[in-house]
Amino acid sequence: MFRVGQGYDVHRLVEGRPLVLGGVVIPHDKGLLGHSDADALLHAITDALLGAAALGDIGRLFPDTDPQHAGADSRVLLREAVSRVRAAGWRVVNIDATLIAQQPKLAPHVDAMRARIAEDLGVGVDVVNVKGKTNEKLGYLGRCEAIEAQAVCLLTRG
Ligand SMILES: Nc1ccn([C@@H]2O[C@H](COP(=O)(O)O)[C@@H](O)[C@H]2O)c(=O)n1
Ligand SMILES: C[C@@]1(CO)OP(=O)(O)OP(=O)(O)OC[C@H]1O
Repeated sequence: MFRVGQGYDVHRLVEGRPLVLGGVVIPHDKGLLGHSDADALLHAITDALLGAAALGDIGRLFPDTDPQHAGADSRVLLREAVSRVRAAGWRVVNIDATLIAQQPKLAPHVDAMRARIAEDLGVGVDVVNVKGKTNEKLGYLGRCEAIEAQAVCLLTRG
C-alpha cells in the first residue's frame, strides 16, 4: 500500500537573518523570517510526510505560539515528524521538492541539502531530490520578498 503527501511553505526574506534551507546555511544578504529557523524546505517536507500519513500538519505538531519552538532547528522538527510517521507504520519511499527563489542560485547547495534531509529521514540520498527555480521575476517571489517551497513524498507500509 502506498500513500502520497504534499507540502507547501513560504517565508518572508528579511535582513539580519541567516538563510537556512534544507538544513544548510546559504550565503546571502537576507534570510527567512519565522518563529523557528524558518527553513521553508524542511517545513514543506515535514508537511508532505505528515499529510501522507494523515497525521495533521507542522503547525498542529509544533505551534508557533509555543516558546519551546522559538528559534527551533527545523531538522529537529523534521526528525520528530518522521519518527511519528514511522511509529504509525510507514516508511519513506521518496521525496521530491522544489524551492522557488529568484535569488540566490541554489544548485550549488542542493546536494548538501539532500544529504541532510536523507540523514534526518533515515533514507538513502538517492531517494531525496531538491530543485531550485526562479519565479521569472514575477510577483513577490520574483521581487525577492520571499522564498517558497513545495514537496511531495511517497510512503509505503513498513
Ligand atoms: N534559485 C535558483 C533558481 C534556479 N536555479 C537553477 O536554474 C535553472 C533554471 O531556472 P528557471 O527558473 O530560470 O527556469 C533551474 O532548473 C535550476 O537548475 C537554481 O539553481 N537556483
Ligand atoms: C515551525 C513553526 C514552529 O516554530 O513556526 P515557523 O518557523 O513560523 O514556521 P511555519 O512554517 O509558519 O509553521 C510551523 C510552525 O508552527
